[in-house]
Amino acid sequence: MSQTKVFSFASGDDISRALSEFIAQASGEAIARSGRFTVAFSGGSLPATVCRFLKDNPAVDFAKWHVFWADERCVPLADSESNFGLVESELLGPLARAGRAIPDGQVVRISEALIHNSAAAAADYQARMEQLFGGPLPPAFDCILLGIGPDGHTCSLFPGHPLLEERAAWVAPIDDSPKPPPSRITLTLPVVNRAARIAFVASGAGKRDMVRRIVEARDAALPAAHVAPPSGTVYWFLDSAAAQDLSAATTSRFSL
Ligand SMILES: O=C1O[C@H](COP(=O)(O)O)[C@@H](O)[C@H](O)[C@H]1O
Repeated sequence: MSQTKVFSFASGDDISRALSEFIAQASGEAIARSGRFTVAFSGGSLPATVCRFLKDNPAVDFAKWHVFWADERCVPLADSESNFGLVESELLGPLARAGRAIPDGQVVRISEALIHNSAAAAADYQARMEQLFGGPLPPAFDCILLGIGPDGHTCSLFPGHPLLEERAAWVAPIDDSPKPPPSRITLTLPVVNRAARIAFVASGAGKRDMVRRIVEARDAALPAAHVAPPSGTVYWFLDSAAAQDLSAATTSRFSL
């Protein structure tokens, strides 16, 4: 049975500080248990919020990290639409400049050679995931960091899209994303729902109705409401504007 914990913070800096502590703890526990930390990042507004303090957190052993993307746009890595590019500028670059780089072989980007063929890019991404995690079961990430769109999408899983029913592939192509760019690859629900920890990060009044419909109403029309790992925990890191429509009983004081 999946557990949910919802935290609301007064400011963006407070969310980022809490995420830095939360990820440091998740990373420390995973490394103590298995010698590595497997994490998947979303794009959009999330990397800046997550990495603001994380990149300088001395408690994190970044050399043991294996970094994947929850979804990626089929664009060149240097394109401003690239989700890799956001994590590169908010975390990977600053870490490298500080002499704490995540080894390049442990940063699993979309293959730039395959961006014009999303099916091949997804198959290649899944094969590289399989090299690390093995099979046949879907990988169980230590932590997946998810955003939500104003339509309730998460990863590149959009409302009403057939990919919500995908149960075989770990990574799937999408060529009709309603949010540009249309061509992307995305983790599927069987992978998302095997993670030990999932952290949703959402800020701003524009997301408050969505947050209420997902967290309290569990509105099945919204892809993010399908994130419910049977043996993992879903955490919500919200600012007060995004949490505004939630009842006081839903949120709890942040603690690790
Ligand atoms: O297109 C995408 O959008 C979502 C939400 O982005 P945000 O800017 O509203 O936070 C993001 O989680 C996803 O990774 C991205 O590809």
